[in-house]
Amino acid sequence: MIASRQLFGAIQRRTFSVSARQASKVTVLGAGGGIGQPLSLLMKLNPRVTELALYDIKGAPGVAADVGHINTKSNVKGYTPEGSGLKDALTGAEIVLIPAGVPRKPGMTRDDLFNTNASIVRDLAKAIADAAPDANVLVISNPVNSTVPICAEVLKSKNVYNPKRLFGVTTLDVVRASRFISQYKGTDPADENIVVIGGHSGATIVPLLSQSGGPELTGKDLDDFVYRVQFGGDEVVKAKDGAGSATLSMAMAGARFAESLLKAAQGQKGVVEPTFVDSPLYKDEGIDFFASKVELGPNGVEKIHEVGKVTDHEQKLLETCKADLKKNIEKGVKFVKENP
Ligand SMILES: NC(=O)c1ccc[n+]([C@@H]2O[C@H](COP(=O)([O-])OP(=O)(O)OC[C@H]3O[C@@H](n4cnc5c(N)ncnc54)[C@H](O)[C@@H]3O)[C@@H](O)[C@H]2O)c1
Ligand SMILES: O=C(O)C[C@H](O)C(=O)O
Repeated sequence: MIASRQLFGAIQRRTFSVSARQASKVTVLGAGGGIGQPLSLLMKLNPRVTELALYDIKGAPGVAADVGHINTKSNVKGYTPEGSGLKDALTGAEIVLIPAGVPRKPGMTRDDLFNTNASIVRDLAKAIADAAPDANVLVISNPVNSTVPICAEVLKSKNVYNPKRLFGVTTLDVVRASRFISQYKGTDPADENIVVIGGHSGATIVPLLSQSGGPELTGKDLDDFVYRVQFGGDEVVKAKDGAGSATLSMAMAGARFAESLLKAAQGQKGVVEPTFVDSPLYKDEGIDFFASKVELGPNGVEKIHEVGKVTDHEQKLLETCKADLKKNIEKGVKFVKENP
């Protein structure tokens, strides 16, 4: 037992020293915001990151100066829209995280953010196409079901679209699902790995409890669990009472997804995260993007897993999801076509 722990420690140290030798620039667009600040902090704490570029239309230099005093090796720089700020922040980036845009207030749906956030994400995607066409782009800005297709359309229009490198970050749904189920079952959430598929808003969020390998919930318990995962964001919006939506849990989720990509880029095999990507799973039904388990690798998406066996109840949730998702995706595509 002790020998195997020592061996594991040695492997960890070796893995760490190998990965720490590689250069990984991470850029955060919207770094001055509620998500951007703690996300920047978490990326500064990640030893795989060698350079951290923090951009916002306001406040990024301050966040960079603050985070930059933390005694980890990465260099941190803040950028403003002045001059070539956005271009410089993006040039050479391996990962671009986008939490730029407005959050919900009570009574709003994520789709209500479309009018403001669509053009913010479109313009940032244009800058990415020009300055960092090979980067992995991680879209956090809502409505994710539409902002990811917006990014894809912009990248396509500039002939640099790589579907393997564009991700809608749905990790918070997975994080919530494992936390909520652990509260029902009295377990450690670290041991709960719930697959969540579909998209990232209300009924498009479909947790597949039947694939979690534990005892199933039924009846009202199951309905309550599914509702809580689908509308967990609303809980936070309501509790913040006009001051925004989830920021801290989202920063953790975004940092987890970025870490998974970095691990995979640095050679670790078997890194799997549910994420909203250009997916073949329901293309024949006109749904070009879908979140399912995705294996990550040095080229981004390595393998998109099938949805697998689901219960009748989950199949019904999936049908509702697909109908909403299709409309959300079409709305994003149409926006770029009409407002290039
Ligand atoms: N994917 C998810 O699971 C998830 C979870 C939580 C929040 N969100 C979304 O993330 C977004 C950000 O939320 P927040 O709470 O951090 O909001 P926030 O208002 O606190 O921060 C947004 C930041 O974006 C900046 N910004 C605006 N336009 C910009 C531009 N053109 N370029 C660069 N920066 C720009 C703002 O200056 C601000 O600092 C929202 O759309 C929210 O709905 C997504
Ligand atoms: O709920 C929101 O508007 C923010 C985010 O999408 C979330 O799930 O917390």
